[in-house]
Amino acid sequence: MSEVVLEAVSKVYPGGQRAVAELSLTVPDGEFLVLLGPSGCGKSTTLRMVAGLEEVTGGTIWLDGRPANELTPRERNVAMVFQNGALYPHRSVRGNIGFPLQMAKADPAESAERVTEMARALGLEQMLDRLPGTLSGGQRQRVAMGRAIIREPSLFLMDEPLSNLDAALRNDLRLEIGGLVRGLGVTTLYVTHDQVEALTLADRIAVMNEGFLEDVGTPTQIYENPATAFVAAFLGAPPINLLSATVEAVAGEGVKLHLGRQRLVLPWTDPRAQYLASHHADEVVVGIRSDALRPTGDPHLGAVLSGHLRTLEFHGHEWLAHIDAGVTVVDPATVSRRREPEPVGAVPRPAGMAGRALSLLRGGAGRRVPAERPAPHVGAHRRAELLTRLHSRDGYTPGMDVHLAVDLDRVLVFGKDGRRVDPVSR
Ligand SMILES: Nc1ncnc2c1ncn2[C@@H]1O[C@H](COP(=O)(O)OP(=O)(O)OP(=O)(O)O)[C@@H](O)[C@H]1O
Repeated sequence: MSEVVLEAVSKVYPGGQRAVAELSLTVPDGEFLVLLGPSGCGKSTTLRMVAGLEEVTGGTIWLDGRPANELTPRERNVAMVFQNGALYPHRSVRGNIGFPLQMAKADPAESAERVTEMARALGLEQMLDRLPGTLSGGQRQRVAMGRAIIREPSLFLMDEPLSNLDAALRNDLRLEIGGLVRGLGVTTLYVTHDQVEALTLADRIAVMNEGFLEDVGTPTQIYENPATAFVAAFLGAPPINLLSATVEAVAGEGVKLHLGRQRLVLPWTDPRAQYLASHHADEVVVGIRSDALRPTGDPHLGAVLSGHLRTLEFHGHEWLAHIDAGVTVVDPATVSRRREPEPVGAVPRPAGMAGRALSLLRGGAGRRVPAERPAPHVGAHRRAELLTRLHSRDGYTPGMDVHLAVDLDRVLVFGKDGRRVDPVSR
């Protein structure tokens, strides 16, 4: 059992490459934490620093309350599983799984029993006497997992253990890993760039981008209530619709989000309206997940975005509709580029915001929203369509007008820096 604390941990490689930037994170005892992010964001470096395989160049790693920067890997009692769980080629499955027990000079009879038990749990009992060279990739990875688990370490570190397996095997093994590790209750740091793995396995997900921690929270928090546009865009398939909008706070009416010629209105009773008021006349990025859009027959009832159906894509269990709504779509890669490290969950200055909102309610903020919208500046713009899902294509033909009811409660608004306009608390 182990608690892991990363306190402003940084890594700059000898060539000057900054891989991790002031990463602060607490992983409580027994938690399954997934480090998620695109290739090169610093996940593996973070894991390797926790394992003691990579020197920490800034900050402190604490393991169970002890500063661990100077501890050797052996002193940390961690077990690590990599993409290609390297096995001893001349030892059988039994020999590989039992190797850590042999090293620890455990009682042979008891060891044999534990190896058999572990092999059974991993579906390997039929192949205990086979050599690694005769096993499939998935079987080899199971053996590597068994060898890591049997030591009963205080901490599991797993670096993309499933990435070299085919999709079906990945699904099976993912379920097994989840079950096994949870059953043992050992603190686990698991690196992946696969959002499905992260969402299904994690107690909490820490999302990294260019060495920075973007957000950390439960899978539901990260999906439904992401702290940044990057996180919103990184999770979810199809990807979230990120749209350029201009804010207009109007006394008596609420906050209007102008999206091209269309608009969504948040009433003043909406908690987000108070925060948005301080962005009056600013450009923001509105995030709407495809599942927060639902076709409706009535374009005048409630919050609705309308457009022309450009194309329908068949995805087996559903259709993906691309709808040209005359709304500018934002490329998340450009809106979310990090500038300064900032504590996750930091609340955007509430001071003065209520005052500004009130002044707007009383008669305006002194800046008017131009009637002609300026060219959008937040992020670069890529797609020209809204994406939504349909259960069936019945009744839909490309070119027709489509109206989408927007679940306003699920609309996310991000500022120029890619962070949420309204505070995200965890
Ligand atoms: N030994 C090294 N020397 C110099 N730079 C390195 C070294 N190892 C990694 N880097 C750089 O540090 C950054 C983070 O790499 P890291 O492997 O931690 O990312 P990652 O998120 O795990 O990526 P992937 O998913 O592709 O493995 C990258 O820009 C990488 O090129």
